[in-house]
Amino acid sequence: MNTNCEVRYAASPREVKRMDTTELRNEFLVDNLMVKDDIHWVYSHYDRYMVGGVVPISGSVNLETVDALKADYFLERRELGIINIGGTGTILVDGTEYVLEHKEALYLGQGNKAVSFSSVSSDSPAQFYLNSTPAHKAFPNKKIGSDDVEVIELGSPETANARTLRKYIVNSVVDVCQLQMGMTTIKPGSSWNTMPAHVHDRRMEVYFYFEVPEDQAVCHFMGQTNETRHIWMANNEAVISPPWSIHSGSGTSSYSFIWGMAGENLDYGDMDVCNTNELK
Ligand SMILES: O=C(O)C(=O)C[C@H](O)C(=O)CO
Ligand SMILES: [Zn+2]
Repeated sequence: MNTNCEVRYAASPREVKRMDTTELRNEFLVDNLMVKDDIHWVYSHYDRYMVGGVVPISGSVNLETVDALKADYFLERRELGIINIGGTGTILVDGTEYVLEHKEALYLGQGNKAVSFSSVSSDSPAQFYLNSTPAHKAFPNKKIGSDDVEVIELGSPETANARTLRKYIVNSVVDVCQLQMGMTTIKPGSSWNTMPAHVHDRRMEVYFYFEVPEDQAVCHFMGQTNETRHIWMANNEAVISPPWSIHSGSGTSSYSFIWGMAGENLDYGDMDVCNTNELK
């Protein structure tokens, strides 16, 4: 069993403007997240956000600290959000077991020491998507089931952006220091997420695209409104969105994604909406 962590530094709009496709992908695309029995982390210097994943198959996988944290244990100064996109899984947290069904979530506050991930069946393993941010206060752990989630419907078929947004880890559902996480599913026939696009210079964001059929893809848009770039994304890939960037996408089929963010405030609605006809 292996834990590894790749550190990515923050880039400014000036640098990103000059990047070619490979540089852009190396900087922002995060793949290899859902790997059997391994935890692969990317530590972004945008708000020190960590994005990871684990698929426990051979046995349980422990949440281990990584050198980038210089901490005795992973959650010494951090909080963690977990969303299961696979089969039923269990998470053992300092002796308390939480069972997460498909599309259920768990918030773990600062200070939990021993955390391990397991699947109930290796034939249908859990796939835990992980986001973590620095925390300065220990809030209680909380499981977020489908009844706890706040659901909103957005967009319309006429503008090809009809979608259902589910807020899992937001401050009206669970007490958090700065982490926010949720899930958005595009309705059949629609393709656009987060359109009209927005920017929130006070928070960075990470998108994790899943439920993308094997032969399909999502084109993720990023950049300043007058200088956009795109990154083609496959199933189970994530993309880091700098605070100065739009984050929107259009798929060749319907798809879902998990959004996670952190930064200056906990106000989900704090976003500056861009005029679609002004995007360049
Ligand atoms: O489809 C959407 O719109 C979203 O899911 C938007 C994200 O939640 C977001 O960008 C929050 O800032
Ligand atoms: Zn956003």
